[in-house]
Amino acid sequence: MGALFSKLWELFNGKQIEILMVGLANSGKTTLLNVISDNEPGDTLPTVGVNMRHVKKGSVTMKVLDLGGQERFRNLWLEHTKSCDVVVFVVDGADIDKVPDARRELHKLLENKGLEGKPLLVVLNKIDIERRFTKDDIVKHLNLDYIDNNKNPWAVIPISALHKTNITDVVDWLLKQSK
Ligand SMILES: Nc1nc2c(ncn2[C@@H]2O[C@H](COP(=O)(O)OP(=O)(O)OP(=O)(O)O)[C@@H](O)[C@H]2O)c(=O)[nH]1
Ligand SMILES: [Mg+2]
Repeated sequence: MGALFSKLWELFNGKQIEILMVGLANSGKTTLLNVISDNEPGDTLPTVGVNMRHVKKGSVTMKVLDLGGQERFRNLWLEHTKSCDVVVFVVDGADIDKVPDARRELHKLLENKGLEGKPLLVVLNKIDIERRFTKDDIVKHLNLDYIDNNKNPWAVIPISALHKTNITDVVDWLLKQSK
């Protein structure tokens, strides 16, 4: 009955995918959400708690939970692991000194049982800045090769949220996860 109901719901309303978007403060999460949603980066302030938006792309509704990255909000990240379908972890590729911190937070998050089997997208943001990590650097410095691909199939997409570079790659990846 539950399965039939959700099939009917899908038929009339399309699919919904819940996206948990986390990462250190200032990495560009809200800017990325603004671009995905409104095609404009906008002016952002540090997110306090949760910024939740529904973004419709074709027949898919993305429910995006963009969480504050400051230390005092990181407990909130864990509260949403069970209900989400995918995790987007945004990292500031130009803030090299903070990458060890990002690595620690990412792996702590992945220890959560609620995330088992869920896909992970690491968004390497701020590629418009010259002195920054490359995709290979970030795989190495975030220890991504240590993530069990069966437990969390992962991918990395380099972007600039501010300059709207490679945003369609992010959206396409997210839509693929809803199938
Ligand atoms: N150069 C550059 N700056 C960016 C980029 N994306 C975001 N920023 C800037 O980074 C700053 C922080 O962006 P936010 O989107 O507010 O960061 P956040 O991750 O939501 O931060 P919290 O809400 O505090 O966790 C802002 O000044 C943005 O304009 C980018 O691709 N390139
Ligand atoms: Mg924010």
